[in-house]
Amino acid sequence: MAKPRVVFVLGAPGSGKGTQCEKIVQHFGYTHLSAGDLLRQERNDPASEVGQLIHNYIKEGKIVPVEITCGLIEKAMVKSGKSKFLIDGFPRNHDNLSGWNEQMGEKAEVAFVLFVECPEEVCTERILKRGQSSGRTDDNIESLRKRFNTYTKETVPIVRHYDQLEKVRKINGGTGRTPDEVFEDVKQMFQ
Ligand SMILES: Nc1ncnc2c1ncn2[C@@H]1O[C@H](COP(=O)(O)OP(=O)(O)OP(=O)(O)O)[C@@H](O)[C@H]1O
Ligand SMILES: Nc1ccn([C@@H]2O[C@H](COP(=O)(O)O)[C@@H](O)[C@H]2O)c(=O)n1
Ligand SMILES: [Mg+2]
Repeated sequence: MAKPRVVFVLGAPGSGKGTQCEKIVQHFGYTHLSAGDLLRQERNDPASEVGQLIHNYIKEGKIVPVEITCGLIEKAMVKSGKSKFLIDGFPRNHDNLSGWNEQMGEKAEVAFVLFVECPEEVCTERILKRGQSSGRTDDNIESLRKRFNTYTKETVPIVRHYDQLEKVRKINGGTGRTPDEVFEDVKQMFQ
């Protein structure tokens, strides 16, 4: 049987990864797995042994050890029974990347990385607006600064790594562009 096909979706906090993933699911039949959502789900499980650890990492905008995140991703992939995945917000640092390669390198095919570009000030405005109703513990200015710092120091080098492998497909998700306008560009990447 063919290996599952994976598209990683990366971009700054609030760049619109989740928004575009929803549209890709509707148009192209992918299964959307957000690493952040999987971690929040695990954190909210009272029986979880790593719930408190995840809570602390998320609040500090730090990247949870890959053994936890990749374990949750693989479990969700298997449980879905599907074969085309958008993995949103992963790999976010070198630990994520090497952990994925070790655990999933032989089991899945990474087709490309969809990179959503968006200026920090636009992302900040969006996240603070979302924070009024999201209930996310990290949608506040203090956590957000830490998330951006992590993004710049740890995630941007991962995008560069995939760029060197010519696996990055970049879209402009920024200023004055509606989600539908952004999606018009995203579509080209999937057709
Ligand atoms: N092109 C856009 N124009 C205006 N608002 C947008 C656009 N794309 C997404 N948004 C809004 O910005 C907020 C953040 O979007 P989204 O949740 O998709 O980002 P994300 O990259 O998944 O963020 P995070 O990394 O924090 O999970 C949401 O409230 C969403 O509705
Ligand atoms: N690979 C990942 C992805 C996410 N996290 C943690 O979750 C937070 C929220 O992620 P979103 O993609 O939903 O914004 C993020 O700031 C990290 O704390 C992670 O550790 N590893
Ligand atoms: Mg998201």
